[in-house]
Amino acid sequence: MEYKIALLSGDGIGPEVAKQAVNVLESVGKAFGHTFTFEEGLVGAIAIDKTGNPLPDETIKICLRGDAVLFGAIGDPKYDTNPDAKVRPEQGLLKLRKSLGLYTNVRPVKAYPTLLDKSPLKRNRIEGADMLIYRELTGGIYFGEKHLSEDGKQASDLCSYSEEEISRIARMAFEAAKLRRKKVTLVDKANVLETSRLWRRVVTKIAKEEYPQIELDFLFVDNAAMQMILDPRQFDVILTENMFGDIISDEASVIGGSIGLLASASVGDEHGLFEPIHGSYPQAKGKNIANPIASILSAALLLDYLGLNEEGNAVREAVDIALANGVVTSDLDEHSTYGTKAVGDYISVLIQSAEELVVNLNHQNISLGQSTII
Ligand SMILES: NC(=O)c1ccc[n+]([C@@H]2O[C@H](COP(=O)([O-])OP(=O)(O)OC[C@H]3O[C@@H](n4cnc5c(N)ncnc54)[C@H](O)[C@@H]3O)[C@@H](O)[C@H]2O)c1
Ligand SMILES: CC(C)[C@H](C(=O)O)[C@@H](O)C(=O)O
Ligand SMILES: [Mg+2]
Repeated sequence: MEYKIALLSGDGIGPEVAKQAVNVLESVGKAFGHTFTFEEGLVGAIAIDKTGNPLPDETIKICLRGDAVLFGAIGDPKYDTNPDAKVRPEQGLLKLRKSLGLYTNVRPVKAYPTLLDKSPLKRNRIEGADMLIYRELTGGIYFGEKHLSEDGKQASDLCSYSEEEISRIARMAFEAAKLRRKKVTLVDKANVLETSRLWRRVVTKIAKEEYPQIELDFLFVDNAAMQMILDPRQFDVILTENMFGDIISDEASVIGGSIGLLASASVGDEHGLFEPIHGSYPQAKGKNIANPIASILSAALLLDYLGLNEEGNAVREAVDIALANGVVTSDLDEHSTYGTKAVGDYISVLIQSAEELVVNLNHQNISLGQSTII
């Protein structure tokens, strides 16, 4: 089969890590007899530099005509340090999520058996941790009305959610839990926020009426932040709103040992975008030190989204082998001599001999509406 991928590499380490994901997809193509073609689009700071717009219309068109979007990262220190900038790289990513209707962001988190001693958390607390974070992606405080008073002394960001925005991601989270350990934890701040109380009412009703076999429990986000590092094994599927999901998923990356391992799938009813959860890590730009695995595992989720589950599994299996053999960047091993490219090449070469890879069927299924992500 032939697949058209929109490639939005972005800023900082984005192009370096996305390149490794592209190489991996090309290896998958060779090993399994598919053709992946890539159409590149501008996004983020580089798009502002070249066009004045962090998400040019042409980029949206490229995404709309692709079968899926592979995204690197965006962001640049010249904007991070300037609160007065009116046009910002992040606006490009947020507008893209909204334009493509990507309301559900899935962030798989696990403790890799071969990396248990790489996490700053104690081995006996993280061993066996395996969760999916379902983060709402197109609503909440990120997208509410913003206001800055004329004298610049008062500002507000509105947090708003509708029943529909909550129920559509909630059903996806419950479907995912059905294929796993059958538990959903709703993370909110219902002791303070009206939006969180709406989340509780809507999610509780769906659980009772449609998913009686799934255990639903609740945690306030402050407690959830503590439980995440105190006892991460208690979590199966976490369901949460946009900003809480952003924060607890970076925290959760400590369990695996590095944020450079955490991939994500952003999906809606019609489109899918796949990106690492980390940012443009500007300090590492051009140094060949960034971990490419988050990007490569995002490509694996993209393969699942296209219905290529065996291919996705082959990528995950190759990543597991690289990790087990110590072929990792310096974020996971300070003495490592492997750079971004070497880790990517190692994984690509393994995939090209895919028939020798024992495809590990223990990888968990993640249900995403019509498609199944493993
Ligand atoms: N989806 C995105 O594109 C995205 C996500 C988060 C942040 N950002 C943007 O990125 C810029 C930098 O933000 P930040 O420093 O807060 O977050 P960041 O994720 O870029 O980096 C934070 C830290 O995580 C580690 N890290 C991140 N990616 C890594 C990788 N691949 N390999 C090894 N270590 C890695 C590094 O220690 C780094 O200092 C900002 O402009 C921010 O807005 C973009
Ligand atoms: C860059 C930023 C807009 C983005 C977010 O907050 O969603 C990032 O932190 C992420 O996690 O993808
Ligand atoms: Mg984030």
